[in-house]
Amino acid sequence: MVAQADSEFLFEKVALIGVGLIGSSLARAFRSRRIVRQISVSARSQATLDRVLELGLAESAHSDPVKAVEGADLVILCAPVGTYDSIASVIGPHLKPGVIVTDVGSVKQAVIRDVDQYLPDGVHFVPGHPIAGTEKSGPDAGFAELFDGRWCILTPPPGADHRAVEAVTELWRRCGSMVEIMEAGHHDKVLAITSHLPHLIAYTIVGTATDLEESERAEVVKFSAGGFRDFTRIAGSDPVMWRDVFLNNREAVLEMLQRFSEDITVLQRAIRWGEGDTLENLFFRTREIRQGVVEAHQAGSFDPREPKADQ
Ligand SMILES: NC(=O)C1=CN([C@@H]2O[C@H](COP(=O)(O)OP(=O)(O)OC[C@H]3O[C@@H](n4cnc5c(N)ncnc54)[C@H](O)[C@@H]3O)[C@@H](O)[C@H]2O)C=CC1
Ligand SMILES: O=C(O)C(=O)Cc1ccc(O)cc1
Repeated sequence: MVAQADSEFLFEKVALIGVGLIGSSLARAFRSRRIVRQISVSARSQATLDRVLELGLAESAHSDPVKAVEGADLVILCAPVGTYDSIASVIGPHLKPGVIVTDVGSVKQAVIRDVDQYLPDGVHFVPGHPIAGTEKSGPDAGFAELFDGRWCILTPPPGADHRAVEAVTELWRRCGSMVEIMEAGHHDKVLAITSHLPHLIAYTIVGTATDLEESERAEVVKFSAGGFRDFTRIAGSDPVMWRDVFLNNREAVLEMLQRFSEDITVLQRAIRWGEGDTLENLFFRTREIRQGVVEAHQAGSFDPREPKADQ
């Protein structure tokens, strides 16, 4: 499992199932920081497999995930969460006792439900979620520094093997991340408001703008001010990945959406009745939140999407 003190590698062979933005960023970090000795990957398309080898991201690339996990002491699921059930059902019978299985999925309760059922006794499942990403996808989009100074949340089920949890924690630390352990249901609620709902709002507002009459739509693109541009970045995120996030964190997202609808109705009324204080009070509060977010990120690492704290 974990390498001996005299070996520099944490794992001997890691299998990445799915090698897009996150999988390829992990492969790059593993290589440049000498975290694992050997990487095998599995992807569905031949084009991705060829590209991964061309980029030098793995020693071997297979369309069959069973081949990729052969001899691996760590398996990381890096595909959209809707695929985890079928991937786990295929690789499950081929995993040897002692192997650690982890993942990077943006939701955690559904992942545990879908994966755990196929893992044989003695295989250790340590679900994970790096809170780091971009709107881009595919193996060319990844970079080794993606996880630097970012949180990675682990949601080990009760009774999880503590040495496996430690090994996955160490893996993320070596990738540059700070690690927090959290209960899966709590993770899904927190991420529903901090990540999933913001993406839903971005998809909605860009969709609404797209549905405007032809003349107005042209102006939207031409005069895109900061606000709309920022939304289009988020709304450019991978459609399949995000479809799977919403379908697999249904309850928490619907609950946050309900709260959001109530709050936006309050603002709607304030605008209608000219209640400037209501608007101003909220905007002052949110500006403080923004300042805190920028400072927290700057304490971690440089993020090209974030301006300097005093901007
Ligand atoms: N994009 C982001 O910013 C973040 C994504 N995540 C999570 O990471 C996972 C991967 O996301 P990305 O790397 O962004 O997506 P991506 O779209 O860049 O890569 C996903 C890869 O999985 C492959 N794939 C799809 N179905 C597969 C299957 N059945 N078997 C093997 N490979 C398959 C795709 O061909 C693609 O290469 C998702 O579960 C997502 O929720 C987590 C944190 C951030
Ligand atoms: O690009 C952005 O702004 C993101 O929010 C990236 C991201 C997407 C999904 C996650 O589960 C975590 C991070």
